[in-house]
Amino acid sequence: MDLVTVEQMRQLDRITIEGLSIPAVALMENAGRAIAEEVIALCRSRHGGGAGGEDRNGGRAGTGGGWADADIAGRGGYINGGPGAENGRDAGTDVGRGGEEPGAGRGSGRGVAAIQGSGGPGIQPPGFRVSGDTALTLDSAEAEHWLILVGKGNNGGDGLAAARHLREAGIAVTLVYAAAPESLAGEAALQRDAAAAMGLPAAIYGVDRLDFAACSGIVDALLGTGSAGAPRGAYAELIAAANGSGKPVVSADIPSGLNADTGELHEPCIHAAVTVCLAFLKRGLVQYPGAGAAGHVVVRSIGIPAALARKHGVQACLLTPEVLRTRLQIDVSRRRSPEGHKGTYGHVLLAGGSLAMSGAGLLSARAALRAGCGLVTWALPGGLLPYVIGAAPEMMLAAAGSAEDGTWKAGTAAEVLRLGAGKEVIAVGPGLGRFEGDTDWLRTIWEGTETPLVIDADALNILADADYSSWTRRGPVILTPHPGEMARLAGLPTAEVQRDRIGLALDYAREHGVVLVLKGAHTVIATPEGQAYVNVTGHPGMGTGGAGDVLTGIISGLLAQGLNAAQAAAFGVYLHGLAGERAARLRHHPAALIAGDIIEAL
Ligand SMILES: NC(=O)C1=CN([C@@H]2O[C@H](COP(=O)(O)OP(=O)(O)OC[C@H]3O[C@@H](n4cnc5c(N)ncnc54)[C@H](OP(=O)(O)O)[C@@H]3O)[C@@H](O)[C@H]2O)[C@@H](O)CC1
Ligand SMILES: [K+]
Repeated sequence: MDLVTVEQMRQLDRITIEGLSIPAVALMENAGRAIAEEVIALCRSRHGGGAGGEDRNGGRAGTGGGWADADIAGRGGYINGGPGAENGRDAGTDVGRGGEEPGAGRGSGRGVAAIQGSGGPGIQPPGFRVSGDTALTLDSAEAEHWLILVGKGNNGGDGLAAARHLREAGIAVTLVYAAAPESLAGEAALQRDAAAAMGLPAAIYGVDRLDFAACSGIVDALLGTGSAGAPRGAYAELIAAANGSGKPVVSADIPSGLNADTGELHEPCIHAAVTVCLAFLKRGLVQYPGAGAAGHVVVRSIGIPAALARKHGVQACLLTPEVLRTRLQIDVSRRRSPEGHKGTYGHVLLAGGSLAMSGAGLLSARAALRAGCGLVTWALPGGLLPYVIGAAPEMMLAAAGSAEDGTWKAGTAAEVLRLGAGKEVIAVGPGLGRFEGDTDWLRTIWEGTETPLVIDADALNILADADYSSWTRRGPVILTPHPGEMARLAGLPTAEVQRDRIGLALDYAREHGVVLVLKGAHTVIATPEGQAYVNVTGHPGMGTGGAGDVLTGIISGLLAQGLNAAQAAAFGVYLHGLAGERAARLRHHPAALIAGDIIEAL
């Protein structure tokens, strides 16, 4: 699933309309229909089923209590069996629906039943089947009354098209114009006229009285990708009223008030139960806090060919099983050769661990083994060695220097290089600590080997303090910073790092020629070639000491098995999140999870 910026979305719109001659109003019609279908799906879930007795969306929207704030339809496969499933969210039911198969199969059987019921089985010609447009029907339509908040741009036009479809489904709607209806132009004006011709009731904000308390739901079609800055005037007041109403809000394209590129929330910003994202997933919908304001995000196709995105340079996508298999060309089944032996699956050298943080090294080493590499050697200060013997009998230990105090010393770099010779990966950092001469120590390793490096924890802080852009490097590097470490690396405040994680990760990876794993909610993996992947496995319970060390171990273990740096980083992050979900299920609550559980769930 591609992730676009507003600028890219505009370009793809233009190419579709001008290059393919698909009329803009046709796209808007499709958008309106998609929004209406999602409103109806939400109504069905609230009424406990509905058309055809089928409730594919049971409990998914605005039900609260889910472990993950954002839930993106179509992320696919076994990820959806995650923690949210236990809270009544749809586990796996939306797979492939977003964009690719809009409405497919929803309510199936209703039309058939109606025809058969009217004639009786004896009269029905054998084999004759007919079904209606069940996606746009609702058994309990009379119980619904939706307010459609209409802005004066094309987002408003989408809302007007949706309103017509909802009315057709028997749902009462009232249009609420944020600006004078005469101010609408182009396709949005056509939709305004069609709605008026159908006799849809309309109110103008500031002129007519509105009763948010009396409605059953709200469509937010105030501002889309054309919005700039914080919502003003009537827009701001309508957003505040919608949020304050306690009614479920279905947003058209993006929640109004969201920065669609960065995920920043302006004041005010809609808090949606469902966001019906049109054509392509906008970056701001997967980046926090925007991901939290968007609710359940459903990406719906509106007639813009999906292939246009990559053809025209879209360089970010969601990390789904399909992306892992196809774009990243990873064998996600992790098949092992029947003739394989421990030498087949690679050897990781881990340099890390110190007196106060020996556990970090241990977690990394064990995670690398569980990720499937053949061998792990853990290099650590000699004084610590007697204390960790037997902690994980599967790994080998090597003393890097003879320091009795259990801390690293600058003179051990040559020993690390010697131990790293012939290994597939050198992972540096978990539990390392800082020590005198650590800059030269890391530089010696950085420049002294072509073996892929995974750099984490204090090794990142060493990099941040050095001007490492002048260091020469002849092999792949993966950096795995959390936002604080990233801030130090980039010389920015942490808030600035979090403001646009995808944008920053892309820039940094390209500029420094590294694979960057920017950890945190929805970890971003960016490559030096300018591709970004956003991971959505995992949950907030994984914010626990040692979880990052486990990730470093998993990525290293995958690298050792022959994956390239981008593959290992992306697959490692994905598996780490998945294992975290599984571990939380086993523990019955995410808060109970500790880092070692993630290793055991791999
Ligand atoms: N193009 C296509 O083919 C398709 C587009 N589609 C849909 O169109 C959406 C993009 O539409 P868009 O470009 O018309 O912009 P949109 O977000 O509706 O708002 C712009 C209006 O809002 C106003 N305004 C701006 N900022 C403001 C603020 N802070 N506070 C208050 N007002 C503000 C601004 O007015 P101005 O300030 O310029 O007077 C302007 O009139 C997109 O998200 C998708 O839903 C789909 O139908 C598929 C086909
Ligand atoms: K909107």
